[in-house]
Amino acid sequence: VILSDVIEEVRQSVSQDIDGAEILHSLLNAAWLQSLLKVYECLQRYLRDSPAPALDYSSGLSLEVHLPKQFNVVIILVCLFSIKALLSAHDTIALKDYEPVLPPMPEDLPDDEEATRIVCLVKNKQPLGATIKRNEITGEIFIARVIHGGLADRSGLLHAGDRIIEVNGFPVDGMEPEQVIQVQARSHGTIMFKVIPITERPVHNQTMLYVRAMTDYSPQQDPAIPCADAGMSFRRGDILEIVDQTDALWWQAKKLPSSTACAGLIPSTNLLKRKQREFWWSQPYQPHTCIQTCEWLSTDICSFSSAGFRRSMRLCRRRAHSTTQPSCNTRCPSSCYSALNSPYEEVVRYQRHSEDVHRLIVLLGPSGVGVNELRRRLVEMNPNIFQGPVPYTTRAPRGYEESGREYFFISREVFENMVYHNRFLEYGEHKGNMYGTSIESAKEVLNSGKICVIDIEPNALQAVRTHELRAFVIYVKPPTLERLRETRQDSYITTNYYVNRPFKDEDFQEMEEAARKIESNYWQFFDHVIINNELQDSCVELLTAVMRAQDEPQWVPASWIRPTSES
Ligand SMILES: Nc1ncnc2c1ncn2[C@@H]1O[C@H](COP(=O)(O)OP(=O)(O)OP(=O)(O)O)[C@@H](O)[C@H]1O
Repeated sequence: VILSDVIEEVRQSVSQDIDGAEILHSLLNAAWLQSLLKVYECLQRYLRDSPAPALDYSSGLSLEVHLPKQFNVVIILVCLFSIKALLSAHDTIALKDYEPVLPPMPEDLPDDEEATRIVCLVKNKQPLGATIKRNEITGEIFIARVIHGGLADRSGLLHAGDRIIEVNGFPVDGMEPEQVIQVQARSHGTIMFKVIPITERPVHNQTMLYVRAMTDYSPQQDPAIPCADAGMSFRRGDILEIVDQTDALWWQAKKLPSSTACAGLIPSTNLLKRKQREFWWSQPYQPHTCIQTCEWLSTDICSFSSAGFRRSMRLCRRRAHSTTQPSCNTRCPSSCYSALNSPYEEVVRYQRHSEDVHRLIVLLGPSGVGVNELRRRLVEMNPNIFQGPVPYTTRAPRGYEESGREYFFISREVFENMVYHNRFLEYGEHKGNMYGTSIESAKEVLNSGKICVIDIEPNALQAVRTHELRAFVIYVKPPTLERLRETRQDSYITTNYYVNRPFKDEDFQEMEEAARKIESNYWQFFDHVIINNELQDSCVELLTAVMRAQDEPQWVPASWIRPTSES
């Protein structure tokens, strides 16, 4: 606990996210800690040997000290005073003459009198960091929970389950919790509680847990939260540090990077799942008040995407254009549903070792935003480092095409067999021919030591977020309509009907609408967001993000590092 508190303090003082393991390592190696441990060991040795004083009154010895006359008087005096002080300290310890002397226990104390504790806290601008509840039968007031890192918690004197008898001298038995809070709020400077401490405090056998929120939550709009002010709101994609899971329904957490020492209440996984289910069955058509359910709860995202975020099929883009909506399917692992239905995804800090294969770089965004342009520029910048996977197709090769370079040309039967065995990350049909990107193609690029860069439809996200590909997902977001109009003046769009025609205002509006849909469904899966404003800036940002993904610690699903049977 002390070490994690130290890490937290350091994290706050440098106000950035830091790796706990690194800090812990340097902390344990610190010279001052080693010295402290040595002191501790010495003390332990003395405790074991339990040394006894040679004399009860050693100060008397100083009277017997006779120093030679030739000694300087000042030195003699200083020596004598120091020796006297030392001997007197020795005697105090030998006689166990410690301060303060406590008054004797009153003799007429009734046998059934419970031990009470007076707790005095100095109020500052922070809230107390504790919630109270009333026993409806006895009217007694108890501390319901102590918020991690809050004033009450840091005092170490108040605990969940303690019974409050008085606040600032006012007996509180029988009061409504709101009245107790008013009494407490009236006090200035210090606040005094008289409490009967809980006899058996639950043992907190807790491991630190980090999760990625898969949904939005707002305590102010949740009527079920015990105390809305103690609640913590979060958005999908936020990384949360769960600091207390003692309560089955309400956990305590901090949002990372954390700017406050005090945690907030959030619903536990089970409670949040229950809320989502209840809400979904009772009001399927209304926007939720406290939890913004993602649309993935209602739709089967592994299934066929009919909305089509892109007009051109990514796999056969630009070369041929269909007058029909291209279909797109993704591989659907059996773990897909369970992974998605959890409101929190456990994450760990992961840093790729230099000898490991690179992480797969995945780009996605609404049609026309510039995903393909950015990917193309990245590969062109350094083809020795970046490469796209070679797709498969059932169409016949053209004169200049070579199998394994532009495409792998295979029969429809072989293609269907690959689909059957879930070997595609993404596949689709276009003008009667099948196109697909296989997992093996991506792995082949990664195994060659290069960085594989692909662009996908959002519904293929689950297929790339796996232990073996460890995808780093970059969302390419359109800028404002105004900026789109300004920056795309000389750019061309390819639609189902036209190849390379100038952008129109409807294209920008459609792009914004598609972006809104992608964001409301998939925001929690994005590791990085690039607003594609000026192309040159976006390229630089992309390159930086890609290199950081490979070389710097990132939050990844814990199942990638500790694979479960499902992943
Ligand atoms: N930041 C930008 N500024 C100006 N033009 C851009 C920018 N980004 C992309 N473009 C241009 O916009 C057009 C569409 O880009 P691109 O083909 O990459 O879109 P896309 O996201 O791949 O969409 P689709 O999948 O529908 O083809 C291209 O002509 C591209 O050069």
